[in-house]
Amino acid sequence: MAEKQPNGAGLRGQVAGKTALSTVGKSGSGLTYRGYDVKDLAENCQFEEVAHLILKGALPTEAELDAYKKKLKGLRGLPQALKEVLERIPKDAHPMDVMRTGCSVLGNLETETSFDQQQDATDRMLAAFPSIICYWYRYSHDGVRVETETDDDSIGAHFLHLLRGEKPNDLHEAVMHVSLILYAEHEFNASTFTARVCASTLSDIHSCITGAIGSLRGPLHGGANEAAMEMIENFQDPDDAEKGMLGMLERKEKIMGFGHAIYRESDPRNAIIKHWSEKLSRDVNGENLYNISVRCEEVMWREKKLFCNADFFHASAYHFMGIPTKLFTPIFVMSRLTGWAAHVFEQRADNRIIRPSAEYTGPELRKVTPIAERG
Ligand SMILES: CC(=O)SCCNC(=O)CCNC(=O)[C@H](O)C(C)(C)COP(=O)(O)OP(=O)(O)OC[C@H]1O[C@@H](n2cnc3c(N)ncnc32)[C@H](O)[C@@H]1OP(=O)(O)O
Ligand SMILES: O=C([O-])CC(=O)C(=O)O
Repeated sequence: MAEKQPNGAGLRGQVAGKTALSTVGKSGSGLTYRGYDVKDLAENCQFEEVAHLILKGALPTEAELDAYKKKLKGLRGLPQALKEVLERIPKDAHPMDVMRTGCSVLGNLETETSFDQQQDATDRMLAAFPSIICYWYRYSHDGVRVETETDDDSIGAHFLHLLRGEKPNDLHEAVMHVSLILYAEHEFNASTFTARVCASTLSDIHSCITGAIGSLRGPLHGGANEAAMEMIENFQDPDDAEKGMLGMLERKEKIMGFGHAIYRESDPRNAIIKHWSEKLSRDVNGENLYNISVRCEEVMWREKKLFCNADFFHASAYHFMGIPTKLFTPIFVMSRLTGWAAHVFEQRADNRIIRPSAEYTGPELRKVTPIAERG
């Protein structure tokens, strides 16, 4: 895609603060977390190591990782009052609304009363978010009250175990690690900026995260993985996908899972999740859906020079793991929580309330007409 000239719309190109957490597109297409390339992290780390890196500043030693996982495992149970709220949310609710409510209720029951508690409050949310979404999902869809205190080694395995009622295989657990690492942090994206704005008022961390979940929900941000799935599953085969995509482009429709506000040529997360999507497709005879996705990628690049962002191949990857489409974006929440919280910590450590100015475009100063004379 040609180099764009930022014109101020969407605050594009404007520096809105400092961060030591990540760089996005710094050398054209890269992504780093605290100086580590995301590819390196995805190849060599588990998600809990990356969460430790993002939240505490360094990759853990083996002893630190064991201690961190043990702590998180011990925080998977949900308070009775939260379970009762989840049981009242209907089956057809949007799972991101469930996440938002679950986070907010947790903030009522286990309020962060001092910033000294920010790390513990975040660890609690990291451990509890998979429990929240799966407790609601299994109760509303299957009538089952799941026991959320599993002994699974990782957050990803805990999620899949609760969802399916059995422990995942090694491949699925590995893909969850990769996926959660890829989604963990991304500088001043819309949901993270939401969290930082909220933090800048010195609000509590549950309010910051609840607001961020609301921002992530939209199809222009985290919701794109679900929208991409809805599109690709309607195509019969790659040729049908090509025809469908060309029609959408002709009608000037936005195609979810493509394009990016910062990256210009590629999203470095795409090649990584695409590789795992292909691997998973072979496992479940999903080659047709994978080939459809590849054709969509080719058509968008050929026609528009638009590339797949992190969301596009996540759709097929999650689908091949049997994850219901409506739970795709909540997985993003379970991961991005690390980035959001670290940004809240950073904002709090060097705070000034975020309060930009607006260019006024309304009427000139005028007098109130008495009500009887209006109309
Ligand atoms: C994890 C994430 O959140 S990644 C983002 C997930 N979101 C999506 O996949 C939604 C689809 N993509 C989009 O809507 C956009 O590409 C965004 C929101 C990601 C970025 O928005 P912007 O920075 O405003 O896009 P950008 O300035 O690069 O757009 C350039 C042109 O390409 C078009 N374009 C960008 N993305 C797409 C797309 N996915 N489908 C069709 N056209 C597109 C724009 O409409 C614009 O056209 P115009 O110049 O005629 O107005
Ligand atoms: O940075 C953005 O604008 C969106 C994105 O890719 C992310 O949040 O992961």
